[in-house]
Amino acid sequence: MTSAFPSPADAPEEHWPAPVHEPSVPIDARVRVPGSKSLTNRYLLLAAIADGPSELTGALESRDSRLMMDALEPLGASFVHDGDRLRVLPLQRGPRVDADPMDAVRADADPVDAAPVSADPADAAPAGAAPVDIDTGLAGTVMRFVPPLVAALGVPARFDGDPHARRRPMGPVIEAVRQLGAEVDDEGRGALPFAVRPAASGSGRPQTPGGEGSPAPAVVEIDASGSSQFLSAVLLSGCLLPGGVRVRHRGESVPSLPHVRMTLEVLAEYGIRTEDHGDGSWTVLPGVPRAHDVVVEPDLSNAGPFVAAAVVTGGSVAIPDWPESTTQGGDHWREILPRFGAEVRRDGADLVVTGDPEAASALPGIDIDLSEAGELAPTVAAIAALASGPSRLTGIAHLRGHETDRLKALVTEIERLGGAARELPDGLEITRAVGTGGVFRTYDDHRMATAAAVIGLRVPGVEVENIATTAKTLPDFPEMWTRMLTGGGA
Ligand SMILES: O=C(O)C1=C[C@@H](OP(=O)(O)O)[C@@H](O)[C@H](O)C1
Ligand SMILES: C=C(OP(=O)(O)O)C(=O)O
Repeated sequence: MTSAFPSPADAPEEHWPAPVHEPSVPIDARVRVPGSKSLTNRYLLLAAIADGPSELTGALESRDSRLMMDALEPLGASFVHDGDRLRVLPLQRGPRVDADPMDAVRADADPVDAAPVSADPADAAPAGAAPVDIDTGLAGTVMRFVPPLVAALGVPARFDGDPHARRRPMGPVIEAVRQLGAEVDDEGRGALPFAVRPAASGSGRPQTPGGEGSPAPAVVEIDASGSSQFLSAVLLSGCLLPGGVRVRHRGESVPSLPHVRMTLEVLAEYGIRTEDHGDGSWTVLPGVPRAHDVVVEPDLSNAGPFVAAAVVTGGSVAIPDWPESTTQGGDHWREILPRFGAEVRRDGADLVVTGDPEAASALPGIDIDLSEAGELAPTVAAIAALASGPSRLTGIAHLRGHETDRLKALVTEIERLGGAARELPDGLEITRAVGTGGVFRTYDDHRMATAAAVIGLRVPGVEVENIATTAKTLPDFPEMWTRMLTGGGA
């Protein structure tokens, strides 16, 4: 299916001239950011295997969420947009290839058509069914979350993605799928592309001990030090296995732990019981997710460049509907930004970030461990690259496996603009601020593009390569940025 959202193949030849902030016009904006990518793609997956139809309000509409829907559709789920509401019709038993979207509308009128999915993978695709082809784009949530799902459902599938997707680490997901009983043909690469062939009896089907009592949970042991998504992937589909699953992490520490907590919390919202054993292992009990309507929180990581704009220009940016409590790593902005001298306060449901206009041209550098929220690092690096003191960002070695090698990319581009930076074993250090314009390469990484926009506010002549890459999670970024600068409201 062709997507409305650009892929690297559609990258524009022209660069985007990053708008420079005019000091006589202080930024004073209220910016409504779209739904969280991480929450949207978890909700989409669980709603697709739930026991009935449901509705997501405020779900993200971007390339990553489109890719997730495109992956779930050939498994039998369907999605119908209605304004900012998205109706999800869960998958039936077995894939519904070429499903007519109107089926969803008809099913809405007749609940009989929306039969609940079986928790027994043996009820899924018939043996010998043709594999479905799944394009993961550059979406970590799609390339990691969907392979264990097809294994649990017993649906053969082939996975591939953008050119850079083939360089993102996938070994632990492949290992997990194998431990669930499916075959994975990756020609030894430990990376995309690969094919998942569930066992003939219904892959991922754990043995029942002695044939009595409840089936034992499947046991998966993987090294998740490269990405928290490896754990979330196993946890999300684990409820479909007859005995559930117990997943154990072995290795160095797991990055982005709030995202694992997010997975457990979202599973709980769907009535799936989980247990955090507190020793790097988690259990998901078997069950069918309970369909229910949800309102998706705004994406707090994507709020980053906008609140950063307030900090580096000494302006004020309010983000509506900032959750009171959340598992999103982006909530860390509330602690990070004051360290750059900004004031962060709540005003009703808004989070308001105000920079100090006197101090904006002499921001302090910071030393920060970003292991809990690595996806904020490019934006933090952009602020740090405008600061007058040195900064160290640590706990983020795994960023080398993100959309691009972000540590290398940030160092290269900061230096291209006249700054001084170097890679550390687990992060980066910025020792001299950027000062000259030029082309900022983005390597098909949405967060490199938005980081460049932040730098461009203060450095004239920054030309951002492939701004369209922001469509991964924030398709309207250039328009939103201009609106923020021209005083446009939410
Ligand atoms: O589960 C998720 O939705 C995510 C987990 C994190 O991945 P890593 O653990 O690889 O950092 C995060 O950086 C990514 O943007 C989204
Ligand atoms: C790391 C990121 O994405 P992904 O979900 O593709 O891993 C990100 O958005 O910063």
